[in-house]
Amino acid sequence: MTDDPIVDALTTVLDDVRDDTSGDVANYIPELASADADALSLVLVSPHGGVHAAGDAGHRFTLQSISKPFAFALALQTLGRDEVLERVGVEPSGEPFNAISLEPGSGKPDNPMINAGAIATTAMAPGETIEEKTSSLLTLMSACAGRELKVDEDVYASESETGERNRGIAHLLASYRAFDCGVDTAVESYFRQCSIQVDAKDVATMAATLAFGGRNPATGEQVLAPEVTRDVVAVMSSCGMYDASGRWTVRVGLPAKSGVSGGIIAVDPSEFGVAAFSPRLDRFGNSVRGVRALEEISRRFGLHMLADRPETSSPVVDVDHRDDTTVVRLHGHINFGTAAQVAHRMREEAATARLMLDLRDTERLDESCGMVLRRVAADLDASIEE
Ligand SMILES: NC(=O)CC[C@H](N)C(=O)O
Repeated sequence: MTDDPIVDALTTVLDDVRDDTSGDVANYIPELASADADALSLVLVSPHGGVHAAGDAGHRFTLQSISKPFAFALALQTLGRDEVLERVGVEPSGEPFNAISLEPGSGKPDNPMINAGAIATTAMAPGETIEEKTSSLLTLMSACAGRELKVDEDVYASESETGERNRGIAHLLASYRAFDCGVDTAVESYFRQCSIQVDAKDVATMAATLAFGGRNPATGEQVLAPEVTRDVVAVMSSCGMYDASGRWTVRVGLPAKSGVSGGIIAVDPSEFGVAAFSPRLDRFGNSVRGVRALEEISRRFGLHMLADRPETSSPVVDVDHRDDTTVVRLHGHINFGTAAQVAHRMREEAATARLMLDLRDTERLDESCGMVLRRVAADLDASIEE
């Protein structure tokens, strides 16, 4: 037991999956084969940047495909959505991460979360040379992690030496004029981006930056625009786990991204970012114990993004019956669901008294929800204090 109940909950999950030694460490990149197969960690970063770490959270590994959403984000932030989506799709491929997944005719990669699409988005990073592109990718990812990240040169050398398949994909992309830079610049920058060294705390903070609209909750820096972040998380939700993305959505239901070194990040928008690390992989290239741990967290805490989330707190903070007037005071964020609740309550109260709706304590009132409430108030002849 620690003095942090979240860490205790994460530790219990790790204890439950620890004995599962199924799967194999990736070895097609020779340097990855030397990973400590038993390393295991789970880290959650909460809204105020609190880091809740369980297991070997300081153990270093390389980003591998976890870098892909961030390279996509940089491309979107640099060129804008229209230009990026002209060159790379956002459709699940249903194929392995290293598939030669290019749309017939256009040569457009299916999505930026598999190698073909990622090489194309990496090529869009600002800069002309491998060094410049790597540096702009490192700057962005460091800002998301909240510390200065570096390339693991041994992993990079190993990837580059054995990267003929990715080079092949890059040549095919070039034949469709998918990027403005040379093949070498695109593919070597991609290898360097995959070889950025991190630990589970770094990637959990990167996930949290995506969870909080592009704002790193630990440093407070707005690293990515909210609309860029939303596009990235949207694509993660359908394509982040390669050809296991469908089953992941059914079983875990959080936008996520995995990498062959054994890391997985998952995002619960506005709630937290979480990362699991364990190097043994299943046949899809996803961490066996990482998938299990995140599945457990989602199940135990009821986090599936598509699950019915019963109303936890009412927006009605107070109903004051004064003489002939009833004042309904609201607080917090009024969204579609809560506006519907309020409208119902207003109709009930209006049956017995003149009604006044006090909105002065609401933190956020979505425009269309404000319109709904004003319409209901007009129908009931109620007054509004805003
Ligand atoms: N799925 C992955 O993590 C793949 C990344 C790896 N660098 C590759 O391109 O093969």
